[in-house]
Amino acid sequence: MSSCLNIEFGAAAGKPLPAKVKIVEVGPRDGLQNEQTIVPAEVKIRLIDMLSEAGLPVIEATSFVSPKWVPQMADQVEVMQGIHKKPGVNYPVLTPNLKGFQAAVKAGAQEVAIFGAASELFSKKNINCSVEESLQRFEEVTKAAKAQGVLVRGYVSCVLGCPYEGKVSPEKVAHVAKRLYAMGCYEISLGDTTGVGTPGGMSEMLEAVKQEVPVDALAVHCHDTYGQALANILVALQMGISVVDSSIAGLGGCPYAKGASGNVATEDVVYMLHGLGIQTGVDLHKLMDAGAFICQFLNRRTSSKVSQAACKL
Ligand SMILES: CC(C)(COP(=O)([O-])OP(=O)([O-])OC[C@H]1O[C@@H](n2cnc3c(N)ncnc32)[C@H](O)[C@@H]1OP(=O)([O-])[O-])[C@@H](O)C(=O)NCCC(=O)NCCSC(=O)C[C@@](C)(O)CC(=O)[O-]
Repeated sequence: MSSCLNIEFGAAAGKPLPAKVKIVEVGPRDGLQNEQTIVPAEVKIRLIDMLSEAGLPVIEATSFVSPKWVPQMADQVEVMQGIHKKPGVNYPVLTPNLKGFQAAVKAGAQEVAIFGAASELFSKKNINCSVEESLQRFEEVTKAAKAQGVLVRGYVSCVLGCPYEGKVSPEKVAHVAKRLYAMGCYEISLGDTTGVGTPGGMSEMLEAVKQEVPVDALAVHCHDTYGQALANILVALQMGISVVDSSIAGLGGCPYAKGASGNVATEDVVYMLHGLGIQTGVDLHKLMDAGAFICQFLNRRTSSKVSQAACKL
C-alpha cells in the first residue's frame, strides 16, 4: 500500500456525530448499471467479493429489473449465485415490482430494495408509472417480503431536486418516505439522484423527513455531480443519520436521470469518517484495492480523491 496516504484523526466540527456509521456499498449496482459496455458477471462477482473482504457490512449486489430497461443488470442471477456471501454481510438487490421480487428470492436474495421517487416525472421515466402507482406496487412487494421473512429497504429518489421537474419540496419527500416506512421498509435511503443538493437543502429536507420517519431508520445516498456530496453527508451525520450509501471509486449514475454522475466514492466517505474518529469496520486499503480492480477493468481513472491522492490509478 502506498505511503502517501496519511489519515489524521480529528475532532468533530462542533456538533455531535455518531460513533459508528454503516456504509451501504452500492457500486456493483448503482455504480455499474449505467456502464455502456457490459461488464462480465465474473468481474462483478470478483468486485463484490473484494468489497466483502474490505469489511463493508452491506453490498447492493444487482437489480432484478427489466433487461430491456437496464441491460447491464441482466446477469443478476449469475451474480447472486456466484458471490461468496460472507457471514454478517447483507447483499440487497433492487426490485421494482412483484416479478422482480420473486426472481430475486428464487436467486437467493434475503433482502430487497424498492425504489420510489419524490418526483412524478422521474418516476415515470425510471419505472414507467406515477408515484402513487409505484407505492401500490411496492405494497405488493412488502407484503410478499413480510410473508417470506425478506427484509425490505426503501429508496426515495430526487430528494434535493429532479432533472425533469427542478425543485422538489421537502414535504413531498417526507410523504413518500413515510409511506415506504409505513409499509414495512426497515430503512429509507434518501437519494440526491443528480447531486444537485447543497448542505442547506439537505438540512431542510431532513428536518421534514425526520418528522415522519425515525432518524435511525434513515440513510443518505448522495451523488457527487456538483462536488457537494461529502458536505451533504456531514450535515446528515450532524443531524443524527448514521447510514451512508456510497459507491466504490465514485462509479455510478441512474440511466434515467439525465446529468447524474457518480455516487460519492466509498473511499472518500471512509477517509472522512475515520478522520472524524467514526468507526466503519472498513479497511480503507482493501477498499482502494477493490477500486483499483474495477477501474483497471473499466480502463478509467478512479473518481475517488483519496485513491488519487494515494497514487492508486
Ligand atoms: C419497472 C419496469 C419493469 C416497468 O417497465 P414496464 O415496461 O412498464 O413493465 P411492464 O410491466 O409493462 O412489463 C414490460 C416487460 O418487462 C418485463 N418485466 C417487468 N418487470 C420485470 C422485472 N422486475 N424483471 C424483469 N422483467 C420485468 C415484463 O415481463 C415485460 O416483458 P415482455 O413481455 O415485454 O418480454 C421498468 O421500468 C424497469 O425495469 N425499470 C428499472 C429502471 C432502473 O433500474 N433504474 C435504475 C435504478 S433506480 C436508481 O438508480 C436510483 C437510486 C435507487 O440509485 C437512488 C438515487 O440515486 O436516487
